[in-house]
Amino acid sequence: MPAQVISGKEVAAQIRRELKSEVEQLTGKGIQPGLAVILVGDDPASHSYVKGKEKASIELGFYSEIHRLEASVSEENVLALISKLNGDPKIHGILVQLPLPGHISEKKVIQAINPDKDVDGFHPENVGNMYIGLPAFLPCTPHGVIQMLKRSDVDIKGKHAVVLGRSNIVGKPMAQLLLAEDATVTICHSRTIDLPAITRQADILIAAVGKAGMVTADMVKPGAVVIDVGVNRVEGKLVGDCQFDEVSRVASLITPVPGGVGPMTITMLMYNTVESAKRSLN
Ligand SMILES: Nc1nc(=O)c2c([nH]1)NC[C@@H]1CN(c3ccc(C(=O)N[C@@H](CCC(=O)O)C(=O)O)cc3)C=[N+]21
Repeated sequence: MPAQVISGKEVAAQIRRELKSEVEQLTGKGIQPGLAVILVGDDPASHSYVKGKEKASIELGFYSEIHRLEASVSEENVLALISKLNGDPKIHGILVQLPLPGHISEKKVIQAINPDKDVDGFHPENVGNMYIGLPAFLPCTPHGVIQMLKRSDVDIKGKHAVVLGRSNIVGKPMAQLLLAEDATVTICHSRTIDLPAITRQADILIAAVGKAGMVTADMVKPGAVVIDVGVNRVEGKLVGDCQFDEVSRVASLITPVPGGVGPMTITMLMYNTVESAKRSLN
């Protein structure tokens, strides 16, 4: 039997409905969640993601600001803008779209964001709090994956989850959030010896390497749940890290690309911004 496809679009729409009613309540109390996005340069993919974020903000009734800066902007000016947004009471969330041009330090920029407005969950304070299980803004992509699993009734507890990829924004926090759900977690990556032998042990396989179609059917245990986090552009088309057709003949559940994890990422950004606005009530 071919795998059932988990629609990220549908799960995202469900969460957005929940958020919308929270936004209405907050706005009624005089707090409209506000999100500021900073976009540096003219990378077409980044512009397209930022458009998606703007669309979702408007749909949910947020106050939204997009700051489009030229690729040649100085680091000092970006830091000054962040400092201004840190002090702006209309703004509950600040997101600096990555990657940044080479002359601007991502580390400095991320650390300049007030951790209470760091809705990406990239600031070391949020990363550290997430790691030890204290309240924190959770990074949007791995948090979105957890939400997809839970809302599709996937039992995580005690299962062997294998995370393929070890980036700071997906692989590492993904492993930590799965561990917090009582999974048994293995992280593997491009240097792992005999990768298929490891990925075949996965009850839940998270593909987050950023290599188009590298996960093939022989790497997947029959009946596994496969979450494809890949966003690769091949000849202008968006494709995931999995060979969808062959893997879906082996897996029990699978996420598509597009229409899988991507819409969840944006939704969890909205979720964090609402959380931040709620905190400002107290
Ligand atoms: N500070 C920062 N935070 C991010 O969260 C961040 C970032 N920088 N830089 C780039 C990556 C990538 N990312 C995506 C978000 C949504 C889709 C998405 O919605 N994709 C749609 C398709 C969109 C399309 O076709 O272009 C889908 O998969 O269905 C994809 C990718 C967020 N990122």
